[in-house]
Amino acid sequence: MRVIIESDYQKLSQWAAEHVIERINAAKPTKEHPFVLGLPTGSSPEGMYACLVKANKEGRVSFKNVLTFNMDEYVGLPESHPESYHSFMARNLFDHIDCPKENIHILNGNAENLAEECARYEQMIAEAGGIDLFIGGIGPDGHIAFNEPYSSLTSRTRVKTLTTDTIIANSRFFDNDVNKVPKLALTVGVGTVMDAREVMILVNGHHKARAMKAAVEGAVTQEWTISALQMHQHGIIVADEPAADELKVATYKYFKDIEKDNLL
Ligand SMILES: N[C@@H]1[C@@H](O)[C@H](O)[C@@H](COP(=O)(O)O)O[C@@H]1O
Repeated sequence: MRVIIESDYQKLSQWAAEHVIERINAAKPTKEHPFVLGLPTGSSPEGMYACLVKANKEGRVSFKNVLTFNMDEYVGLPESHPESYHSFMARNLFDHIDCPKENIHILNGNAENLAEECARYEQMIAEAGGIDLFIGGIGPDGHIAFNEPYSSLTSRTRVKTLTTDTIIANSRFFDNDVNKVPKLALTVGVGTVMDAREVMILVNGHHKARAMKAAVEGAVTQEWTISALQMHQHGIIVADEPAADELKVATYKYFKDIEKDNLL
């Protein structure tokens, strides 16, 4: 696992965006062989999305031959609701870049048959040839997408009940009213994310420091679903300094040292 510790959120966002740009451009995607990107919502990726929009406008990267698959969506929230992940993605990324609409995939949390919708999503990812780069964030309890603590580390796309912790954390987007937060979500599984050829996780802020410690120094455990990243061949965590607050000095120094001249 690579752990990149940047001084602040802006630098973290720039590092992550440059990595995405580099990967897309290196792949030289075409209509026949598109680049497949897994995408998150939440406050963590907002800065990266802003950098990607800017780079797209400057002509440094094109999303014309990029297929996207979002991680998750609330169940029962209208797509037009400002806090649906459909709205979030349009507002923060898709309305501002050259990614064709038909290339964008987001789970339908209003599907009549939710289990079928999840199976269909897995099938579409497989038909796209799998995901080249899956980007994610984590909750303070170390959940990835909506794979709450004790989710199977081999789980696939499915319906999940949100924990009270997550409902409280996400109530900030719903007038701080926990009753307005949907109780269910559709989410890719930990296994779905880990099947990607590369996984990049963004972690910022002191409130994520315990999750970061569990992810990097802890054992692989369903208690912290992000810890599954330790089993991935190409996992990267991009963090800011406050997120590294709980790391041992030796761990912190190790990653700072090994990344200082990284030529990869
Ligand atoms: N389902 C999303 C996760 O994908 C996201 O990583 C997490 C953290 O959000 P934030 O980045 O706002 O801290 O929030 C939600 O639970």
